[in-house]
Amino acid sequence: METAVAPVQWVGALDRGHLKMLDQRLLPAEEHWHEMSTYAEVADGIRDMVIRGAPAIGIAAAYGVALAARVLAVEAERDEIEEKLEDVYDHLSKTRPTAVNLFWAIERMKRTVAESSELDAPALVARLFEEAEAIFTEDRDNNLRMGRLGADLLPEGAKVLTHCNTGGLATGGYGTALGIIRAAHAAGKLEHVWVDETRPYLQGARLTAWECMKDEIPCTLITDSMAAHFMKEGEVDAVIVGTDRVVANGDIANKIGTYGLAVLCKHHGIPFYVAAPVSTIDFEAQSGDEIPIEQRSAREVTHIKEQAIAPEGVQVAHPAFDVTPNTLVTAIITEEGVVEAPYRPNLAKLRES
Ligand SMILES: CSC[C@@H](O)[C@@H](O)C(=O)COP(=O)(O)O
Repeated sequence: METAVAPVQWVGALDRGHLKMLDQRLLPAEEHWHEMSTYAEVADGIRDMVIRGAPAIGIAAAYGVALAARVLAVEAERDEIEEKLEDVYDHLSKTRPTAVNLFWAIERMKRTVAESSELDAPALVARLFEEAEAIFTEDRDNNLRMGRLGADLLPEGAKVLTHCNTGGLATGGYGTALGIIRAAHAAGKLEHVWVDETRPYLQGARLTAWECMKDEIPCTLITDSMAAHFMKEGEVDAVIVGTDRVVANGDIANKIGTYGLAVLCKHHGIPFYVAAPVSTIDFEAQSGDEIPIEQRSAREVTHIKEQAIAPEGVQVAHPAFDVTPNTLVTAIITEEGVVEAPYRPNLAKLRES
């Protein structure tokens, strides 16, 4: 199966339409499409986790820039639009700090504006929507390519563990790590997928389990603390995760708990694969120490929905991501090929390609 739910939809004509995002805060209980017609609404949607997952955040931000230009074009001339868009880039950039796709997509939209100096205001708006659409569809194509490359690495009858949600919901519509799992399933190679991230945000439980069940991929939900047990029992052949940022030396940031899984893989001799489109590689940052780690609210740890699960007033830490050092990464699967150590020179080749 090559289709999976895509988290963003454009509805209607360019001059009157609006963007819809599947509200991931409500899944799996409710499939509600959240409508937006301004960049500020898109920024709120990213900040509040209506949409999440590194590539999906980038796609949403690109549409946010196009929506802003559409509103500005009602009154402003082209040069004025270009100037006013600076505030829009800034606003969207401040929504979430860790996923580099956000900044990559904003830069790409900025470049598109700069390279379209001959266009008048309405033509510029159309060009920006076209670019946002290209970012969206390219991401999906890249996922399909990563899926095929990643599935080739797995043994027949593979039992795979994945963390957080990296599927259609988190991307342009197929998935990074979950795309590889989808491709392995389609090729008849996958026996089973262990799904985790059950705390603090439950993306495995709420989102990955939902996607797997929709596509009839055989899966078992486990809590994060069960991973070591199933590895020891010989029930895990590979761990595949996505990432919010790969840096030049091959360190990777992903949902909190990923680092622990990589350490467990090392102990048990299990390959630890990372799936990342090239848009998730930050070639400027030299090591994982330079990755900004988002600190999220205490309430997401002390509460599940509205239910308190901890004493009121308890001190809480909530880093949303952790960094896995390159020494624990077996390979990084990109749409351009499978990259292995030494990561610095091998990743640099992708920048040149
Ligand atoms: C789809 S790429 C992988 C990541 O974006 C994913 O694993 C992840 O950590 C998402 O975090 P989130 O906080 O849900 O945006």
